[in-house]
Amino acid sequence: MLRDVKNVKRTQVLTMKELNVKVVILGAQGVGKTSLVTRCSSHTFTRYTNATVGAAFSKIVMPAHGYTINMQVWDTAGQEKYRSLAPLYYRNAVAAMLVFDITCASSFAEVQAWTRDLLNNVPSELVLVLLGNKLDLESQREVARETALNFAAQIYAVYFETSALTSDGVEAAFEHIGLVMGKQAVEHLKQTGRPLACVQSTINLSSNEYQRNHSGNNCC
Ligand SMILES: Nc1nc2c(ncn2[C@@H]2O[C@H](COP(=O)(O)OP(=O)(O)OP(=O)(O)O)[C@@H](O)[C@H]2O)c(=O)[nH]1
Repeated sequence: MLRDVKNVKRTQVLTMKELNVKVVILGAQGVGKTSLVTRCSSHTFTRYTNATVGAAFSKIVMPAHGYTINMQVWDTAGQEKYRSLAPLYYRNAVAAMLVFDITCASSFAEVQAWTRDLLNNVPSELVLVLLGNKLDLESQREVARETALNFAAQIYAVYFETSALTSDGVEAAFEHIGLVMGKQAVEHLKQTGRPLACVQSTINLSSNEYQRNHSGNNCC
């Protein structure tokens, strides 16, 4: 009996497949990019945040389609003065989260500009997710859901409305990326007989690193 248990454990270790994926988060200042990552990784929300300087790195781990997806998340600064740095962070990214604030029309215009820059600099197979954040402030909405859905359709993105405050939609958005990547890995293995190469990015280990173990629910 004991031997059987040991064998099962060994099999699980041997069949554990890992996929490192680089995810970049872009959008105007104050739309809630950092808050979304913090909500997903540590289930907390802070009203008073500091503006991101350059970019911040976090790690989010989740299971998907038999893989352990290690998301290397680069949360970029929204301030205009850091905009020229963004290409440094989206190089080699396999997915991008494009964030605007549903209560701020100018942030929607800005996310479209960020998207144009991104798409001019990265391969077209990038997984795109458009996030309309601050859904808890529905009464102050300036960007109609339809308008956002139309833009998402134009760029082949999936649209989520989220609230980092209440956590609505946040896990689903990160989970979507994990599921797409896991599915791609499964299909690649089926078609080629070879595992999908991990997408590695340079990780600054001195920066914040959050990791959730996957004994909890399926996401983040
Ligand atoms: N009501 C509400 N406030 C939010 C939400 N998400 C973020 N905020 C607030 O919006 C402000 C800015 O949030 P950040 O997460 O720092 O925004 P950011 O996009 O990372 O900003 P930069 O680092 O300057 O690019 C903070 O006061 C947050 O508490 C949300 O979903 N609802």
